[in-house]
Order: sequence, then structure tokens, then C-alpha cells
Amino acid sequence: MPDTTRQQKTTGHDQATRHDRSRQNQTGHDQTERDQEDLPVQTIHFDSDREAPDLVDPVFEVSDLSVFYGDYEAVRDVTMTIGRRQITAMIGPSGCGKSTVLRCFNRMNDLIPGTRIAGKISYHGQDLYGTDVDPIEVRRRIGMVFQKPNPFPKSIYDNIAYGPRVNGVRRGLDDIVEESLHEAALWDEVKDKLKDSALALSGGQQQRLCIARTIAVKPEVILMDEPCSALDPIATAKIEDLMQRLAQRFTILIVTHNMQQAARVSDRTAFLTADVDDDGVRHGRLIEYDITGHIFTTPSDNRTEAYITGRFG
Ligand SMILES: Nc1ncnc2c1ncn2[C@@H]1O[C@H](COP(=O)(O)OP(=O)(O)OP(=O)(O)O)[C@@H](O)[C@H]1O
Repeated sequence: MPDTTRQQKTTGHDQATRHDRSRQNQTGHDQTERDQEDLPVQTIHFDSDREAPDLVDPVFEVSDLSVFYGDYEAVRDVTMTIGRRQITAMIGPSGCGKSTVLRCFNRMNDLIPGTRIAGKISYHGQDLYGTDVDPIEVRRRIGMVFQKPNPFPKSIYDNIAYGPRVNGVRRGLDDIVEESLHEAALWDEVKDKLKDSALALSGGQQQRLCIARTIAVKPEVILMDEPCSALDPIATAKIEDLMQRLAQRFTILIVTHNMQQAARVSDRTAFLTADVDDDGVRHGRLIEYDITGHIFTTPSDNRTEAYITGRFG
């Protein structure tokens, strides 16, 4: 394919080096990579002026994490540190274990029978899976927003008030509801219909309602599992704007299939993929974890390069 048909992925990235790496990919890696010469290179826009965050104040430290569903080791040996008030994206091809890893951060996998982990996740230095840790309290501090908006079949008000009520809050609910809806950038759209059913909202509004519901119990961390995959581009843009604002107060981890989204919103990006062991079993692995700008401009691993340029996955 002539070079003129290739799009420049990011500013300042060396075309010759990229081409050389591509050749290595062709010869060096697994069969999931497609024929690179036939495919256009994907354009990922990355704001290169964005400040690179450091990890001086980690919220989570993950070491040698493996996750098993029964005997099946779905994810193997993940080690990464999650910075406070940063947005960390997890990207990678379908089935590489992104959601599996995400669910470990608030022990949601505990709810799936037969699931266990090996290795360690520390939360502010404490073993998240320690025997003295209450998983319910973990899920209050580390909230989750799912792929499909899932409001309760209740009023907008009662959706937001639900979590605080369960936690025993009886006073000041009106303020909590208003603040949470403000923080989720939904207040102006719903302030006159708080008693209406949440199910009457649009998909994008429902997802912001779910974010407001998560915020209402005052978590420190918000996990988002493909939060925009069911939304149109306008609703997606609103959620992305919202994430940027929420990151001033919350630590956010997001799983996304949308690499542009990871490049647009995240401070750090983890690239996972699945490889096949000698027994023919696929295991998810963390290939590369770095500042998002590095992942999308100068990835260290050929497989990351191949994935972000659309050559496999
Ligand atoms: N509840 C479960 N029981 C058994 N295996 C599971 C379960 N959930 C996921 N798996 C397996 O674990 C592996 C990783 O799945 P996971 O859903 O975490 O990947 P993913 O990268 O999030 O995929 P996708 O991008 O398609 O959502 C897959 O092989 C999947 O089939």
C-alpha cells in the first residue's frame, strides 16, 4: 500500500520507525494480526499538550493479579498502579479480560460463583481482599457504572436517594439529590421533574443519572465499564466532558473499546491482549501500561502499536 493512503496517527510520530515496527509485527507476533499492508492506519487524536500525571499518590497497587473463573485463568499476572484523581483507561481486543480486571477493583467478581483471584490489590496500602475487609463497604467507596444505563424503575429522585437511604441517611436527602445531579451535569434537565420515572429519560440522561446515583453515596473511585457504548455521539461527548470534570474529585477507571475515547479522556492507558499458552488456552495479559500520550504516540510493544493502529483486534 502506498504511504499516501496512510493517515498520520499523531503529530510527531516517526513514520519510518512505525513502518519498521510494523514489519517486526508481521513476522514476530500471533495470528490475530491482520495483513497490515491491506489495512488503513487508524487515526487517533491525542492532545500532546496535556500534562503527564505522576503516580506519587496511588489509590490502587495491583501486583501479579490473576483471575480465575473456576479452573479457567482468564487473566494472568497483571501489575499496575492507579493514580489518585486520574482517569485510567483499559483497552484491548474483545475477551482479553478488561471487564474481569475492572470488576476486581470493587470485588464485583465475588458475586460470580467460582471466581477467585491470585496476587494482590492494595487500596491505599490495605489488601482489598483481606479477611477483615467488608465487600459492601468496598462497593460503596468504589462505585460502578455499567455499559447499559440501568436506572431503577423509580422516580429520578428515588434513584439518587436510594443509596444514601440504604446507608441510613434520613436527613438532607434533597440536598444530596440536587448536588449529585449537579455533579452529573443533569440537574438543569431534570430539576422540574424529579418525581417522574427515570425510565422516561433518554439513554444519555439515564447514564448521567446512573453516574449521579453512584456519586450520591460519596465514593472515592468510579469504575466505568464501556459507559458510552449504548449512546449516540452527542450523549457520548457529554459523558466524556463529565468524566473530565469528575476527575477533579474522583479516581476513574474506564474500560472502553473506543480508542479515540481513551486518547481523549484518560491520563494513563493499559493495553491488554489475550495470548494462547502451550495447552491452547487463552489468557488475558497486560502488555503495556503508560501515560496515555506514550501509548498512543510511542508505544513500547509491537502489539500495542498494531492494536492502536487498527491492525488487529
Ligand atoms: N462469568 C464468567 N464465567 C466464565 N468465564 C468468563 C466470565 N466472564 C468472563 N469470562 C471469560 O473471561 C475472559 C475475559 O472476559 P472479559 O469479559 O473480562 O473480557 P473483555 O476484554 O472485557 O471483553 P469484551 O471487550 O468483549 O467485553 C473471556 O474468555 C470470557 O469468556
